[in-house]
Amino acid sequence: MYLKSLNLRSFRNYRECLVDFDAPKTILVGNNAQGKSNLLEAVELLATLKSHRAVRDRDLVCEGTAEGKIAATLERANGTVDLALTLRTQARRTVSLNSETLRRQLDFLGVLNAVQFSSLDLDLVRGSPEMRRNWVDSILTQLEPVYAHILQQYNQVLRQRNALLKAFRKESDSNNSTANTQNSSELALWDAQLVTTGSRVTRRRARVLTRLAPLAQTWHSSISGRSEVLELKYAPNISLEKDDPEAVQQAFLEKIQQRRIAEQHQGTTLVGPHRDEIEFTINQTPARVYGSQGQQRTLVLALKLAELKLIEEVVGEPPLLLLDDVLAELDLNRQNQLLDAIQDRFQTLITTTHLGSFDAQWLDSSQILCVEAGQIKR
Ligand SMILES: Nc1ncnc2c1ncn2[C@@H]1O[C@H](COP(=O)(O)OP(=O)(O)OP(=O)(O)O)[C@@H](O)[C@H]1O
Repeated sequence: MYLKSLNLRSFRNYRECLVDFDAPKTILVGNNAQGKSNLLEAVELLATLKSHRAVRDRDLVCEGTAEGKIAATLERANGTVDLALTLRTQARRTVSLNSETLRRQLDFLGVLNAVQFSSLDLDLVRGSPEMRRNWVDSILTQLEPVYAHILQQYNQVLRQRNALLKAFRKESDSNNSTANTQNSSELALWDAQLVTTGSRVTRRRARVLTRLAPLAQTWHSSISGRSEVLELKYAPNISLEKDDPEAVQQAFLEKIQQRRIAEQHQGTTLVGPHRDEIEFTINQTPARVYGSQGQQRTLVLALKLAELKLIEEVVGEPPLLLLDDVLAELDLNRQNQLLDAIQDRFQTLITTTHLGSFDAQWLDSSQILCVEAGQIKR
């Protein structure tokens, strides 16, 4: 797929800006805080309807304005699509495809696919398990947009069950036996919903990691000069012996029953995919604890390349690659591996504060745009 143009109106520090992309690689160069990452963030929003930097739409809309818009024209194998996302400070966002407003945001997902690689991703190995879960979830959302809905349902059930457990704890402290009995039967209903929605999440995460692991392993071996073996393992919070809905639900329910007293004592849900982990080991040693910075960078690079390949395999077209200030963090060998892997096949948008670290051949074949205070200059 190929992003032909991007139009930002009252988005972050852009008042009005139109960019035409005329090469497979675009380098956005500029000093700090000029709007380079904001531009990549706009593309990320079109791909996932999420930003890894902002939670609230009002932070995305240009200060002093009520509404911001990101619009793009994308060429896909089966034709050209116009995408638009309108963000509002006081109301819900809306999305449109080919100028037609969509009723369900879900239908917007999966049109533009992109892999984001920023310096924040370098924390994927050492950061919290939540980071790794978010990473897998964002891949799943692109591969199978309905996953966004599944995850949302699970999180809703989780919040409600947590509220109930909290209330349960308060009432059991006050020894109110009628309320306790009522709460128990209500809790059983939420257990069932947690199990149904949670099993969907668990099974999908397991499936995607099974496909991603060999790809990441191959890239990792190649980048490390075949000296290291990466293992990527899903460690779900509930036992998962086979990909069978009933077996997974049964295991989930059993674990809830085992942890019943602890959950009531702590007033929170202790069982479910919100407590999953994804483990990385290098030569059978946990990368998180023992990996050097260089090894961790190799690992994250391998994960990102695997992500590109998997999306390409499943979607049938190469996704975009967004490299946010990350090339400078990689040494020459890793940079070259990355550049060799993407060649001209994956349209790539790269931000940087200086062009010095780029290979001359790369510069020649790239479109270079200067970003200054929310404006783009050639
Ligand atoms: N909602 C907003 N309205 C107006 N300006 C904003 C808004 N959100 C962020 N900005 C401005 O955007 C700029 C940050 O841009 P961005 O994060 O793209 O930086 P950058 O060019 O990538 O630089 P760096 O190399 O530091 O990452 C800051 O000047 C910030 O004040």
